[in-house]
Amino acid sequence: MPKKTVNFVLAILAVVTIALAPLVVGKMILRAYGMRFGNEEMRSNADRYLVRAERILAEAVSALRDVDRRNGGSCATNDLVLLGETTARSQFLRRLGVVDRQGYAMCLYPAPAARRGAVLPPVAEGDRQVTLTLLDPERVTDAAPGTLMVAWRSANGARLVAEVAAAALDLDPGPEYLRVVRHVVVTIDGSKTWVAIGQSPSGGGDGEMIRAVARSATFPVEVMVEVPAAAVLELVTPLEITLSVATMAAGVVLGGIVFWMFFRPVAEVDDEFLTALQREEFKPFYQPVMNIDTGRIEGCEVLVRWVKPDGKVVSPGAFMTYAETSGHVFEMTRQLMRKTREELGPLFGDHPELKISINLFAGHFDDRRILEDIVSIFEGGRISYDQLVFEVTERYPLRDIDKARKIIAEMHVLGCRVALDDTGTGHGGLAYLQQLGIDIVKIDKMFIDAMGTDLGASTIVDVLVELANSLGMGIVAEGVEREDQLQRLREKGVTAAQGYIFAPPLPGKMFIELASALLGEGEGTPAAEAGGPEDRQAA
Ligand SMILES: Nc1nc2c(ncn2[C@@H]2O[C@@H]3COP(=O)(O)O[C@H]4[C@@H](O)[C@H](n5cnc6c(=O)[nH]c(N)nc65)O[C@@H]4COP(=O)(O)O[C@H]3[C@H]2O)c(=O)[nH]1
Repeated sequence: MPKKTVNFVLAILAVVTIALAPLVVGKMILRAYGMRFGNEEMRSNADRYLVRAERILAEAVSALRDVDRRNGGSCATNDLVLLGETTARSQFLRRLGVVDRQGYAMCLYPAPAARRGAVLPPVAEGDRQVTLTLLDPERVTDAAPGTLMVAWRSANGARLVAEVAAAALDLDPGPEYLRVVRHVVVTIDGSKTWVAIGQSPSGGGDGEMIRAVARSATFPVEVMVEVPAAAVLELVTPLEITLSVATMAAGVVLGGIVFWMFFRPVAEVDDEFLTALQREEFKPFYQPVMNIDTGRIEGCEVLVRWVKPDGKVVSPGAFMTYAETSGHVFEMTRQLMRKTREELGPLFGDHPELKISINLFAGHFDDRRILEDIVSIFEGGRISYDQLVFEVTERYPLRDIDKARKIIAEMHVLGCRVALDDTGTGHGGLAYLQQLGIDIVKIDKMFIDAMGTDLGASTIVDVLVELANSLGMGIVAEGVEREDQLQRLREKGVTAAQGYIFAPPLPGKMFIELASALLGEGEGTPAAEAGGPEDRQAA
């Protein structure tokens, strides 16, 4: 499978993972939130039932204590009136009465339709003052199921009793979703069910339950409320749907970006660029650098051209940024240096006074690899180190000035020199000149163009020339196109220049012919006819 396809599949897998991660994490968070919400809701429900149960029991005990104080457990007619009045005043008590030690009712008021047998167990040793007993409906015919007998032991051994109906605990269940599914059980003495509301959901299935239990500190009463977790989690379903839709949308957008990254034209450029590097389609063109006083050739600047298989020549402006950002520039520069050594070696070997300027980019001054490349290519060859000039552009900042200074120092140790290209146009300015150990200043075409018309540009050229002279640096003017520019440069004391006035960047063979002619070694070639199609047009 092609590497690009493998990378694309990997990237899509990464997108799926990136898109799924928030979905999975989001669902976990929503579930945790739902469960926490459900737990809190159940706890508050259980508390509400317990508070109600305690209130009922407290009211019953208080009523019984009051009756006891006033009649001491008698069933006399007057006392029955007292029982009736107390019952009528209470919101929860259905009936009051007196029960003997054996558990048989001596009187109950209001009187039930019928009663059979004991309503309470016999008094036992160690019984507490207050006992709770579930009334057997068989014993008191009109007692509803779940009727609770609250008994108060009187001083005379009889027990005053209060009947409390289970309906007193029929509370509003709270949120809508709890109405059907909740299950509430109120137990007394730890095991006897007083009230059971709703079906036990656990009986109907084995799904997860949210359960809360509340115990009374005053009475032997316990409340358990439970609900299926699924019922609570339904509350977060709309949020889950929103999350899923958002995640899908994010996944589609991310997938689109990945697709675009892999299949946008630049990917083709990358393949094309690599193929071009493999086929060595990046060729050095050479632009002569002339001594404008003597007319002698001083050397050349190497300028890359992409010569495509169909003969089309592409200028560096179209691909240098990509070459630099992709890192292909390192291999490209190696190829250019090798080709330069091959093409110019014989001529430059015979003329050691000629110099070759080679463009490097900011990244080259961040990495000692460039020094290894220079040595491996030029060591022992016909072009000596002191014929080499490496150009560092001021247009783009150097990442690590200190490192760049060290690399330049090592170039100096080899015997190479370093030129500052595009001086005055960019970031480093005079600081670069001072800190980097620059040997040659190249004045940008921008200032050469403006020299005749713009006083500022003219002044900058003056300053650069003066500075270069005082620091013992060489100076080269770039992009000279007209005779008047040459004249001005001469007046300012500039002696070296390059530009279309002499020749555009030329392919190796043409440059060698031109240079040989200028050196008096062969036929000259008119500059305007030289160069590839692009450079000829430019010239
Ligand atoms: N209009 C006009 N232009 C002139 C004249 N004389 C020279 N030029 C052009 O001016 C540019 C001078 O090169 P540069 O400032 O180093 O600027 C270079 C340099 O920064 C970069 N470059 C070129 N070759 C390489 C290379 O091999 N490596 C690196 N890292 N950068 C390179 O690309 C830039 C552009 O290169 P080119 O397109 O070859 O453009 C070259 C050259 O063809 C003239 O009289 N008139």
